[in-house]
This record gives sequence, C-alpha cells and structure tokens, in this order.
Amino acid sequence: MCHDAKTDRALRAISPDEVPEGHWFNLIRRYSTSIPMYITYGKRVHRIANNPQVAQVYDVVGNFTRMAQPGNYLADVVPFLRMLPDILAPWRSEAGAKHRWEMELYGGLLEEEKDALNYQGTVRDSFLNTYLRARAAAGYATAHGNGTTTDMWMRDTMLAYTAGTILEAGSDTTATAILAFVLYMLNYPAVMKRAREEIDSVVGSERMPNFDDEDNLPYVVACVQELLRCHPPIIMGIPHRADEDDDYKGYHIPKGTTVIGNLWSIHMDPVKYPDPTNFNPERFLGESMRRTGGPDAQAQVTARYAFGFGRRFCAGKDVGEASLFIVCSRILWGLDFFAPMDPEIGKARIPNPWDEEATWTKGFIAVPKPFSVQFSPRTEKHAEIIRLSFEELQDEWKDAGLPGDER
Ligand code: HEM
Repeated sequence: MCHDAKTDRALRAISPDEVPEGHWFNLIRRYSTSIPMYITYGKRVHRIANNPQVAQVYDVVGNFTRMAQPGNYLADVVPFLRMLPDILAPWRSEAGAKHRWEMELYGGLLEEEKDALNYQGTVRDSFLNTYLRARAAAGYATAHGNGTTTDMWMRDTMLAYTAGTILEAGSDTTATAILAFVLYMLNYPAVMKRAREEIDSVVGSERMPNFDDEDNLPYVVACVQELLRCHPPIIMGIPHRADEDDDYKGYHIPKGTTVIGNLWSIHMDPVKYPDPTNFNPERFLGESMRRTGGPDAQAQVTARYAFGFGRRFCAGKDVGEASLFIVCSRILWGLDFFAPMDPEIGKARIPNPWDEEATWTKGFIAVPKPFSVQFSPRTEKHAEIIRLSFEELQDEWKDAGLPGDER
C-alpha cells in the first residue's frame, strides 16, 4: 500500500507538531463517537480536529458540561435567586446566549442532513436521516418550529436538539474515559502489560481486536469497568428531582428536591471496593462481573453506577461500553505509549489520577487536564494494519456520503 512520507514520519513517533490532519490517528477518533484528543508537548497543547465543525462540537460540549455542573451557579443551591428578573440573573442570559449558539450548530447539522436527503437523495441509517424519512412519509416533509405536530412528530427545533443531545451525551463521556484510560495505563504499567499480553495471545498481530473478541478478553473488559469505577466521567451524576415526598434512611426528601447521586463517592466505598484508590481490574474479573451476563446481579449493578441509576439510566450504556472496549483494546494492541521526558524536571511527568485538583478539570464531566504522551506503532506490521483499516474506513464514509479525512 502506498502512503506518503508525512504519514510515515508521524507513524514513527507522533510529535504533535507533525500530526497531519488526515492522519491515521483520526481513526481512533472515528471509532469513538468523537474524541477531543488533546496531545501536549512541552507547554503546548494541540487539539486534533480535522474540520471546524468538529472543533465547534467540542466547544459546545465543553460549554454544556461547564454550565450543567451541579452547584456551578449560586441559583442551584439558593432557589430564591431563580425568581430574580433576567437583568439581575446574568447566568440566565449566559445560558440563553449559549443555547442559541448550540442551536446554530444543531440546526445547521439538521439542515445539512435535510439537504443530503432531499437534494442528493442520500439514505443513511442515522437517527436524523431515518426520522426525517419517517416524518415525511407521515405527511410532514417540512415541520418548522418547536414542539411536536398534533400527531406527535417532532418539529425541526426539537428534532435538532434531540439529535444534539445524543451527540453531547455520548461524545464527551466516551472521549473523557479514553483519555483517562491512557492516564491510568501510564500510571499502572503492570496492568497495561497484562492487558496487552491477553490481547496478543488472543488476537495476535495479524489483525486488530474486534467486538467478537470481547468474551475472550476478560481482563481488558475488567480494565474498562475499573476505569469507569475509578473515575466515572459524569462524576456527580445528573441531578434528579423528586416528583413526590420521600423518606430515605431517616432523611425526609420533600417533593421538588434536587437529588444528586455522587457517583465518584459511591465508587470509593471501601466495603464494596476494597482499597478503592488502586486501579485494580481484578475486582471485576470472573464470570459474575462480566458486563454481558453472569449470575451475580448485584455485582453487575455495582459496576454500572457510572451510567447512573433508575428511570433515567444512561440510554447509551451499551454503545458507550462497546466504544470503550474497542478503542482501548485497539490502542493497547497497536500503540506503544509513554510520557516523554520533561526537561524541566529531568524525568517523565505522569499526572497522578488520584489528585483531583492537579489532574482533573472541574465541570459536570471531569476530564484529565492536558498531559504529555507520545504514541508510536508497536511494529511496522501493526502500522500497516492500522493504515489499511484507515483506508477501509474512508471508503465506508464515502459510501455513506460523508466527507472523509484529508490525506
Ligand atoms: C462511557 C460513556 C458514557 C457514560 C459514562 C454515560 C453516563 C451517563 C449518565 C451518568 C447519565 C445520567 C443517568 C441518570 O440520570 O441517572 C446518562 C444519561 C444519558 N446518556 Fe449516557 N453515558 C455514556 C455514553 C452515552 C452514549 C454513547 C449515549 C448515546 C449514544 C448516551 C446517551 C445518554 C442519554 C440519551 C441519556 C439521558 C437518559 C435519560 O435522561 O433518560 N450516553 N449517561
């Protein structure tokens, strides 16, 4: 297969200054919903995004996670402040402005999808494309405005926002977990070694791991579970509101109370998770802890708080876990990575994942702060298979009528 010198150079050791826009690295990003992949080198931070719209999604999601953080605004905890008029409630006008900005993005994506469907006749199995076709078949080729039609078809604004919500719910969460995975692997090289040995013995070097390998890679699956336990991406969960009076363990919870389930704290319970500040995938090993089945229902439940609980439990859990499994197993399969030497301290600087203040951002989704990491393919054979997979993926995107990565 032919590939250019630029890609070759980047394959040997990715220095962020050299990551080409259409680099195979984007393959990893493509495999997740979208990964805001930050790479730092020295003091410089680089964000890999191959088109402005992707960058805009990152910004919108970043904005969403900041504003949605429980307790970020005084009005979250002092209900009286919510009664203030707009002029005295700057957080409300900020939310309004950001909301309009979000709608520009989501509305724009909806318009693009409509154009693709109506003018190019592009048929895809995507949420928007499928919905627009079904809505048109029901007699609503156009349905401007917000809310629903009398027979409950979503109008454009609601449809755009619904699609955007799925994008937001699934992208930053998965992306954060992948960044955290790299961080934990740098801190726990023995875990990384064992996971890689498992992958090598099951998958070999002739192909990448795929979803069918999951049952034969219990340690890798356990690593993903342990990752979600150690640092659930939505660290405090999503606030819920009690819709009736309740009494729980001696606490009276009046109707309308905001209830926050602190997922991180639940996962640090030393009774359920002995030695909780240790990244130990073994606690999720064994038939009873496998995500896809097993007899011990309680064990399965305890591994799942990262996705919330109850009626509003994450709708995309299976997609999220599958993305993490495939991305993490492929990173381990194909790439060597390490923290480069920091000349300032004369050794590699590896952030401590247990130091919340120093290592993680604040916000409703806690993301590792940018850290230096250098990737290189494990062997030329691994590199070749990654390149091939990248090319195949480009063809798939092309067949679906979507723009590919620049080469
Ligand atoms: C590692 C990845 C993910 C994590 C850690 C995660 C976590 C969560 C959490 C904690 C909630 C709130 C649950 C509650 O209120 O109790 C939630 C809700 C939700 N998630 Fe996820 N999520 C992930 C991936 C995804 C993906 C990939 C999608 C879509 C494809 C998705 C779609 C949703 C939706 C639509 C909701 C709202 C559900 C509702 O309110 O009824 N999530 N997620």
